[in-house]
Amino acid sequence: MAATLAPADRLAAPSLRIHHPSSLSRRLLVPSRLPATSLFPHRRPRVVAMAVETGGANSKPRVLVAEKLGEAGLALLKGLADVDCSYNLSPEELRAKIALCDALIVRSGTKVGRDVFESSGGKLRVVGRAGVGIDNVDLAAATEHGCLVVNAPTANTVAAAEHGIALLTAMARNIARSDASMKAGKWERNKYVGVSLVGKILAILGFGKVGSEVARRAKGLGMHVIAHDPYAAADRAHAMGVELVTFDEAIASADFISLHMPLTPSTSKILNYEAFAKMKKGVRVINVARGGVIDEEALVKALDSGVVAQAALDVFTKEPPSADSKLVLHEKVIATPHLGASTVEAQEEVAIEIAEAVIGALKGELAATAVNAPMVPPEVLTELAPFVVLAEKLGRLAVQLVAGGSGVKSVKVTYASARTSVDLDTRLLRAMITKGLIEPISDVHINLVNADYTAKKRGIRITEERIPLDGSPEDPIESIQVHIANAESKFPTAVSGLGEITVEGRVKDGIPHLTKIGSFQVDASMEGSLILCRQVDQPGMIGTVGSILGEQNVNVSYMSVGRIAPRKHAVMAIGVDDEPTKAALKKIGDIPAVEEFVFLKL
Ligand SMILES: NC(=O)C1=CN([C@@H]2O[C@H](COP(=O)(O)OP(=O)(O)OC[C@H]3O[C@@H](n4cnc5c(N)ncnc54)[C@H](O)[C@@H]3O)[C@@H](O)[C@H]2O)C=CC1
Ligand SMILES: O=C(O)C(=O)COP(=O)(O)O
Repeated sequence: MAATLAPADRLAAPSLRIHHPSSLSRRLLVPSRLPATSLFPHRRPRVVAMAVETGGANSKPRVLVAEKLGEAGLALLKGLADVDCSYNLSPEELRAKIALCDALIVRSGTKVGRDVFESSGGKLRVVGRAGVGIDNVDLAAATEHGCLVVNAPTANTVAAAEHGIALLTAMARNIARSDASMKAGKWERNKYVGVSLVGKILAILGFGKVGSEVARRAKGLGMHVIAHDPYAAADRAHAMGVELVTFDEAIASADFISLHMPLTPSTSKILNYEAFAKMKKGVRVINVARGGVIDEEALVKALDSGVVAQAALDVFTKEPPSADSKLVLHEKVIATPHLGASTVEAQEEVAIEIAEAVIGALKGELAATAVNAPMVPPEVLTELAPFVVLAEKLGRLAVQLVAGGSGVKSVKVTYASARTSVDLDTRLLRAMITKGLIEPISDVHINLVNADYTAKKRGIRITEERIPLDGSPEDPIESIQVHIANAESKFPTAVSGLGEITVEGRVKDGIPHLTKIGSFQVDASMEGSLILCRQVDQPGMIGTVGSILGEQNVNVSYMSVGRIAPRKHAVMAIGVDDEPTKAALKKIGDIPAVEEFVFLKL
């Protein structure tokens, strides 16, 4: 019978292998003894691989630092990359430069929109936000382009909280205006009478890292602190002596309101006309979050009407605000130019935090501060490492078996495991199966960032289910099965009774093995390439196929035969180190007893 060959040209590219230095203990690596595949953004895989494997001068990645970054961070970056510090770039200049860069580091002053990712032509692999708020980065566009976004979520928390408290106290005691008045030669003691803080109600909107640090400090000033945050844990607030209340309760009872939530579609203009109308007359507002969480026009009106007695603002909808901004010029407003994170200490810390995250990402590691990709703890990654390799190979193998039908539209992954779904994080495995399924048939590089997005965009629905096993074996997973529904196979034996192309694999001694194909049990180590034959179960088959390969100088690494019943049909899996010629493959396919035949690259 005629041999059915996989389209060799499309399947030729092997998975990228990065040999990581084993000393990077803090990092989330696949242990180096394992055949690690690249888990992380590698739209230019060659650059990552060469940088890590050879450290060659010419292969250094290029990092564009578009806003001022602390020296310690720059020094770290320079150890790995060519660093281009170009500040105050226009959008056009940024777009022009980005096509040459593997990574971009920004603070809040650079808009990293879709246009930037599009202009990068796929080269940009990581955007580092040297700070917390990522509202200036188009995350959807980054994800679509497989570009990882990392931030520095903790290094400036205290600085932002301290700035919030500085604004609160400076506003209450008219520090800025009275200082300006003195510098103008005046002595206006009656004009700048302030208000006391002790016993006053401070409502914190957004009880996250900065919000809770502000709360802690405000309590030290004798204020009564309440907070609104729909996602905050009540017991954490309770432990700090902070009462969590509804939004309306918070704004209606507060003497001071301090904003600490991120700018998102649901927090945009959260303080608007309607909200100001519910506030206690004479309330004071502090904003070190983002300008966009306040409707600035409504705030000006509320200041004019006296509903808001004073506002202290570090952030603005448009930065810098226009020179004639009514808000900035308002006599009841004190303003600072987005200085929340700007302390010497915080900037050094932020620079180190972001440099480490960007370097790790450039080396293909999983990032602990990823914003648009799942964070997989190191211990989980270490445990799953061999299954990560298995998952990609099963996906790669399954897709090569597809011949037609509705193509790859509906994929089910089944994990046989004694773990409960809570204890088995399969996101990484799903991403690797997706990588295996899609990369051989397209020019898209899949990573943990864009796996789900790319599958969805290509109309592939991937569902997961678990076969619960008894006991608590050492391995987190006994087997993984990949089923492709409604697809015809070029190796019909791979289609199970349910009409799905089915392959199953297990990890044995750290090596991925193919253990089932359709309904046939096999045992084939998943390395190199694989020839699958279905033949009449008769003596001499192994020898016949073996000698054809031997004639061609193709080294056979293993052979495994599974059969339904003696003298009926058998499936033979032959592992080969080298790719047989087309003539050799045809010879195997032409053996009269061979009923089905396929050559697969793993
Ligand atoms: N002015 C400056 O220089 C700085 C400004 N920031 C801003 O502060 C924000 C907060 O920073 P972190 O505390 O580090 O972030 P975080 O993520 O620890 O806290 C944000 C909190 O806001 C809450 N939240 C989300 N939606 C909310 C809503 N609708 N109502 C009430 N709460 C809501 C979240 O549940 C979370 O607890 C950042 O997103 C950033 O925009 C941060 C650092 C410096
Ligand atoms: O970290 C944040 O969210 C900030 O707002 C700090 O911004 P910056 O890095 O000072 O431009």
